[in-house]
Amino acid sequence: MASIWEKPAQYLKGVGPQRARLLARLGIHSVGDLLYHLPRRYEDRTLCRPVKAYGEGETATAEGEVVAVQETRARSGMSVLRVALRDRWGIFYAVWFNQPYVKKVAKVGARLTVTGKVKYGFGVPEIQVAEFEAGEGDEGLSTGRIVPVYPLTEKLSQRMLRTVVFNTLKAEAASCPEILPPDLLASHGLLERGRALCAVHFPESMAEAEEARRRLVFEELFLLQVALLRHRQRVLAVEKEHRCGADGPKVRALREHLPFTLTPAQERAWREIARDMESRYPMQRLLQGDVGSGKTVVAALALAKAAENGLQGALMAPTEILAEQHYLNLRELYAAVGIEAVLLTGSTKKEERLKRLAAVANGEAAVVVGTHALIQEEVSFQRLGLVVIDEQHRFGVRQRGLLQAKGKTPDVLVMTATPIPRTLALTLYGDLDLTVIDALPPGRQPVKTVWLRPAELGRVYRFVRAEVEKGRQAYFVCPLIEESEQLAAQAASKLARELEEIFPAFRIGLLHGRLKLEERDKVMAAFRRNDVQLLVATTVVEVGVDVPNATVMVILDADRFGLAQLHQLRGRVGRGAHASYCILIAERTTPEAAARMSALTTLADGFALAEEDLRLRGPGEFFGTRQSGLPELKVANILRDHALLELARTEAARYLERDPDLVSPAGRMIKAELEARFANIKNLVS
Ligand SMILES: Nc1ncnc2c1ncn2[C@@H]1O[C@H](COP(=O)(O)OP(=O)(O)OP(=O)(O)O)[C@@H](O)[C@H]1O
Repeated sequence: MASIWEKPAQYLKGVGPQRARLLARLGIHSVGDLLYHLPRRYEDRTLCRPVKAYGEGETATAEGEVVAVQETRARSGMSVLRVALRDRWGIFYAVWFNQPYVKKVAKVGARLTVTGKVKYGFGVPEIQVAEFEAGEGDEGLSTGRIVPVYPLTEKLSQRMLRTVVFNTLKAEAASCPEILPPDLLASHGLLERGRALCAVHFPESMAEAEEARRRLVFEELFLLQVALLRHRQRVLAVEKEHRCGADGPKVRALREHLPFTLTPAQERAWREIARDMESRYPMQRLLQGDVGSGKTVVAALALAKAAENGLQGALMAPTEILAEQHYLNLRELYAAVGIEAVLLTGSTKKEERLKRLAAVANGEAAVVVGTHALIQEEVSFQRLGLVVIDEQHRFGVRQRGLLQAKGKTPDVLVMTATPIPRTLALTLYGDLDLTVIDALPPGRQPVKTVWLRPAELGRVYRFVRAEVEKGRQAYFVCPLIEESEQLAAQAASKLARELEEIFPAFRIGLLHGRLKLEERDKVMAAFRRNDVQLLVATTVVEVGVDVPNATVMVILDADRFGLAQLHQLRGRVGRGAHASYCILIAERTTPEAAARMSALTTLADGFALAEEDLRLRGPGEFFGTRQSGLPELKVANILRDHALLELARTEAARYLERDPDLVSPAGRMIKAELEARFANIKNLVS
């Protein structure tokens, strides 16, 4: 029998091709999608009180017999239909505006059920009708009960959707097989699946709705954790071809060559990583640390360790600028210890690329730094032993897998500078071990953040001038123009010209994505040397750029950026011992943008900000769902359901101990459900 995820919604009773297209806009393609399209909220429309027991403005539902109908026209021309109804408590009115066709059903003697806000005219309560039902209607689905309210799309009404869901439940819910093991249901008091599906749409009580939802959330998170944990077990089941030995001369020389000693947090991270690299099984680790916490150095050590064990390492970064910066840093660090690094990005010229590809293929290049150019088919390694992925959330789980597949059983280290709340980390990276660098290098001062209006730019310029005169440097980041890097580049050039006039004595650099590689290198190098004092840039400087002498970050039209992005940009300053400043320039715009600005001015810690961002925008937006490789969760809300997520993870691990290959009858059910439901992360679930 086809599962609910395979049966198309189009052939359901009351759907058809046109409505199927509307449903598709809501992401509903199959019967399963429909049944798991949960109500956004509920309205309690049970009939148990007289209308006059409701206060002005409250929403009431009442049923009565029509005793009189009156149609009038307001001065504005609007038609007003006022219908007097009698129920067992007395008379009340129902009012419709501009819906004269209601007359056809609201005839004297007919029975109507109406829902809407209560108003008091001359002491007699009146319901301004939002929804009503006469006679047959939608079988009493929209009134007289706790009514589901769904996320909708244009041209699809609540009533329509309720009817379709109701009919589908009638036909399918009973035959919807249970997919969770019975002992799990029993030990956590979870509803059985068919019942949960019915109750989540048409609950008898709010408590029942909550119970039903809890079951479905648990189910979804449990399945996902089973997938992630199995992926992890599969990777760990195969022993590495080449494991690393204890730290040798290159790693030791590199450590001595560093201009600072590692912080205790970095030491801890490094010990965990080194231990993984020396173990028989491949490392699967997430290295998480706030901006500027010093992750890159730790990655550099790991790559050096691979190199001294005769293995190649690859470092993949999300942008060219970041890849270049990593490359330049590593080249400098490795020059002293004799490790060869090459750079591979989209803009590497053909001839040069071929040369570098050959060096990668024959093993001459010990460390390869690049963008997603690294996962192109033409790139092959001689002995890839370590994969480091920076800023993973820009890549999907799929891309991680592609790079991983270029080696036999490489160690994998994922670095993320965006602090991910633990709950989200579990969902996104449930297959990885977690290492957190939880302290900044010594001597850092929090970046002072202020929000100013464009009219106050004069003050900003005076401040920047004073800082530069003290020997410091500043960034000016141009407004975000998502659609076109060309427009962003133009805006940056224009701003650079304006600043040249305002600050004739300072040198001004310009950095954007449309500059040639050599040009960008020149500008960055000049900025690093303080030959350039003001760097005007697009968001290309968002991640990774590291110039500790820069102390001021001015972000124009800051309201256009997301919170995580603003925090990243701010992270470009405050990387040295000098006091640093982040100045957000924005008009008062939407309340939501204002909330972001205020969060940034009050919160310094990236983790707190990430939680706030998640709260303000929801997890999808936080990363941009499509880019993130985040499996789309239909039911669970990572923020609200974090306790269930932890429980689901524990139970998933416990279940897999019993049935690691999902071969028992219960396991086969789980496997089939996983494959049908999480097709977008196929490489994880199959
Ligand atoms: N232990 C340390 N003591 C002093 N300075 C350090 C230490 N570790 C790193 N740094 C310096 O701190 C700055 C930030 O380090 P790094 O670039 O490694 O951070 P990151 O975590 O990769 O940051 P981001 O995610 O913002 O790119 C660099 O200038 C680096 O040289």
